Amino acid sequence: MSLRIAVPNKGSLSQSATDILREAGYRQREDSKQLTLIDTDNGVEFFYLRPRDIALYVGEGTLDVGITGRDLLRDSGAKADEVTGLGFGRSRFRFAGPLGVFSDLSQLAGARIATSYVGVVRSFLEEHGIEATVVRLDGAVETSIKLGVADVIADVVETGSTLRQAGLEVFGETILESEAVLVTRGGSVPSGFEVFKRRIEGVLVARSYVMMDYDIEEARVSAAVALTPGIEGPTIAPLHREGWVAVRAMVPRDGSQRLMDELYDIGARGILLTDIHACRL
Ligand SMILES: Nc1ncnc2c1ncn2[C@@H]1O[C@H](COP(=O)(O)OP(=O)(O)OP(=O)(O)O)[C@@H](O)[C@H]1O
Ligand SMILES: O=P(O)(O)OC[C@H]1O[C@H](OP(=O)(O)OP(=O)(O)O)[C@H](O)[C@@H]1O
Ligand SMILES: [Mg+2]
Repeated sequence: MSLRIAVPNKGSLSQSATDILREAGYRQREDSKQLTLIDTDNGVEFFYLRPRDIALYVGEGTLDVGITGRDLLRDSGAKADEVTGLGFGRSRFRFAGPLGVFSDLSQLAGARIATSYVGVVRSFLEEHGIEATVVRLDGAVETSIKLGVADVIADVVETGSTLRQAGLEVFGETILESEAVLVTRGGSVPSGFEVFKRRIEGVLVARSYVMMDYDIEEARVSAAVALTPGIEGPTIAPLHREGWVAVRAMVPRDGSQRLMDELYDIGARGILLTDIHACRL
């Protein structure tokens, strides 16, 4: 039987989710109205669903794996577990109010809080012993204060530009740091999942590492290798030029330019960076 995977059909996570699946070698829909897709070659079936509903399908065991937001997973209360963060759809879930009015969580007592994430907000209030009224809205919650249905909002913040436009500012601690996550049903590992997970993790590593090549005098190799230790250890091959070697190692993408400067300073030449398309470590 094929592995059944839930993928966001719309919204902020949808495009990045299908991108990561494509990069991992899976077929993806070409038409945004398509509801399901069977990838026979890879033994998987994709179901394009509302991201908010995905944790429920996986928690019930109807589907084996899902891609959703950590905030949506928490909010659902479904019996699905986060397996790994996927590094996209990053946001913070925050309280916000009119400029200069709120500065402290204690001011939430007795307030009306508008949100689309009632589950997340209620459990936060409970944990902090705060009594407040939660107003459930479907979206555009930033406007609810001006329209008089709430005093405060709790919502997803990415760049903060929606808040700024509404004349609001965040206050209090961050309720939740979110990103897209891979979820499965608590306690069970569906057959075929290990291969799927390895492929996705391969894409994540390929995105966060680059391949570095350079030439260096043999006498300086140990200093250079200390800077680029690689995963198992760098490949070192003789160069046709007497006393020189070629070094190849995976290095983290972040800081790779600085690393090139440092290598140059200790005598490395012909330093090249190349993208990695996929990998299995
Ligand atoms: N501006 C944003 N930046 C990053 N992630 C976001 C942003 N807005 C929503 N998300 C994330 O997307 C998920 C919500 O999915 P949803 O389909 O509601 O996305 P949406 O972009 O809000 O869609 P909709 O257009 O239906 O409101 C959550 O995990 C949330 O953290
Ligand atoms: O901090 P920013 O970069 O401005 O992004 C945050 C906004 O993005 C989402 O809204 P969305 O576009 O999904 O509309 P919605 O409120 O109707 O869900 C979210 O609900 C915030 O309103
Ligand atoms: Mg939204």
